[in-house]
Amino acid sequence: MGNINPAFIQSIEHRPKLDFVVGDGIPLIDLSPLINSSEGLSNPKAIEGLIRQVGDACEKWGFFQVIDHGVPLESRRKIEKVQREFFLNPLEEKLKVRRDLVNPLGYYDMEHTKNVRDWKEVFDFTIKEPTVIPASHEPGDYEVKHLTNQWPDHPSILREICQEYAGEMEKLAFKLLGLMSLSLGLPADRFNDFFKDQTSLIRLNHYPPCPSPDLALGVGRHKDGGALTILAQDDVGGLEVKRKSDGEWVRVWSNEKYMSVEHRVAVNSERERFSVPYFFNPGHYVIVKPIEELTTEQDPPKYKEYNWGKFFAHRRFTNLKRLDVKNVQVSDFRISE
Ligand SMILES: O=C(O)CCC(=O)C(=O)O
Ligand SMILES: [Fe+2]
Repeated sequence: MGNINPAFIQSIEHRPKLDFVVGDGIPLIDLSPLINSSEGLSNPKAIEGLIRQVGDACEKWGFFQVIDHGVPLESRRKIEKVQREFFLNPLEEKLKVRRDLVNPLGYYDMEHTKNVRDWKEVFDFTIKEPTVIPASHEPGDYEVKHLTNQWPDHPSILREICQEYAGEMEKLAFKLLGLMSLSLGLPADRFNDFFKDQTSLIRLNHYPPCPSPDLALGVGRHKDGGALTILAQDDVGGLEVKRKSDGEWVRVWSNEKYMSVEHRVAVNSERERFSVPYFFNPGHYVIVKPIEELTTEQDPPKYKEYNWGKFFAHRRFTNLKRLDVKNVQVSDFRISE
């Protein structure tokens, strides 16, 4: 066993099992009925089966794999290539685009999840330039700030390839959002307005080989706080999802019908791993609360409303280092029974 910095060591109950089980029955959804249809989401009758599959997967898992999703393989290949090239840069080159308290976008290798350091390095960029978010998470502060991406000099093509990939992901995200909305019995575009000034973010992840994969995690257990996350990964493996959990953001909109799944990333001592999550997030001014159509007198709202931007700003600025307090969670807004 190698010696690793204690900052990476998970408490015993959160350490990964090295004799992990390969997920059985994870929903696999073929999007071709939607991709190949000329009517798209406008004729729900024609894609009824698909809508049901999405609804079932959201309800039972909060997680599913999609195939025939319409994102060109070429886009995926290109981003994978530049992602590797970027992380091969010497550290001083990567630090030129380092994320800090002023700009939370760019390169970072000290992220903490639940106050334990993750065995990874990341590069973050937003898909809208600039992206507007609150200047602070303080409730009374109405000032906003404009985030701008920091692009590295090497590889110089990174920016163009990332922007092209972002465009493809955005199209897919709206399709999935539409399917989710239809599966809740709502119009396909019910949630679209919330994303007009989206604060969506793409992350390039690199998990180097780890000498102690039994003690550390690539990403500690967490739930993504946005509307949905679309993840592309290589063939190394390591993502683990908890089958049913107490969920996050979509759950709030759907008043707990759909739940965000708890997940984490295990690392291994032999192979490095690369992944690219796209976090589909609404505009900073969006007030998140259970959608009226999904609440009734018998099934009243289970969450207090909250401002997405404040939540986002809080999360972005509290995972830079180890803190003595826990960072904000959607469950903090749950109305107790
Ligand atoms: O790399 C992965 O498989 C997932 C990463 C993740 O969960 C995250 O960045 O939120
Ligand atoms: Fe995640």
